[in-house]
Amino acid sequence: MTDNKLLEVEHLTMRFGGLVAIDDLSFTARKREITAIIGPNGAGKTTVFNCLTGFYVPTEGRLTLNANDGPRLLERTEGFRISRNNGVARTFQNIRLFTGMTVLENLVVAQHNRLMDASLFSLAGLFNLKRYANAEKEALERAKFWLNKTGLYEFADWDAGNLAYGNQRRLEIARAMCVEPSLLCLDEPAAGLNPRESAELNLLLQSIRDEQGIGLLLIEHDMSVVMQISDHVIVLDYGKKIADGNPEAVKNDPAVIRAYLGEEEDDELPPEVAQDLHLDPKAQ
Ligand SMILES: Nc1ncnc2c1ncn2[C@@H]1O[C@H](COP(=O)(O)OP(=O)(O)OP(=O)(O)O)[C@@H](O)[C@H]1O
Repeated sequence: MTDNKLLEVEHLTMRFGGLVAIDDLSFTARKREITAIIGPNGAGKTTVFNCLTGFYVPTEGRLTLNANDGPRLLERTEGFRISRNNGVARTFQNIRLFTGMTVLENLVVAQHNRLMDASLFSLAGLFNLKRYANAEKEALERAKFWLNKTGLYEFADWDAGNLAYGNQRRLEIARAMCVEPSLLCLDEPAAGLNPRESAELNLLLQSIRDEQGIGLLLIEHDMSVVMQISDHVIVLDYGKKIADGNPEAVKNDPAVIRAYLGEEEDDELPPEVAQDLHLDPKAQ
């Protein structure tokens, strides 16, 4: 394991009134690694993402992103600045695209901040053709790169809302990558995908890790995705971390098996979870 720590979460706690959604959570995510956060429904996975990306201000704790130009404390950054200034991008559990815009437009709009910087936030800047035109050209090149990478080039002029579901999922990833993040947070990217699409997603995420050199943080219920592509798995249950390690160690951890099984002795693991955890469902 390398020491290239990208994200350090220390003692993160998030309370909603009397409900403790995240309870004193600490973990590290590294560059060039895929870190998965798994756990039963309501374990607090999305709340972690919401704290990292500025949707929620944590009740307690420190979230340090070691950006190229030094450490940034995310919990002290205004929500809307987190993606713009700190290089954290995310996708959503329920796809959120600009459905009335074309696929290409979705990717260019994602680069709005960079284009506005090039315009110097003024009409004069906008018409200072060279600077703005160069930025626009780069934005289009970047969009084309990610269209190719995600297999969406032939759909560039389609309205995003008309894409098949699996392609919409890939467009969300392409859009997030167009902001050139250092940390990409993916909330259930395999949800609703068929096995072929899921296998393609695995290859895409691995190539982003290997070729772009960024860190990926993944929430996923599909254990075949988690176990095949994660370098590091964190397991939450009722807001607490119950396991943290490589996929092999985590899937054999009795606390993890118990969390998925529940307390009732008669409960059975869903067959696909049992299979991925390499358990005999009949033995449960
Ligand atoms: N804005 C909120 N207000 C009140 N409670 C909330 C809020 N957001 C989340 N919670 C609660 O916090 C707990 C954790 O929710 P969260 O959505 O983070 O879980 P999750 O692990 O992502 O679940 P799932 O796998 O079902 O998406 C749940 O009990 C949820 O009801």
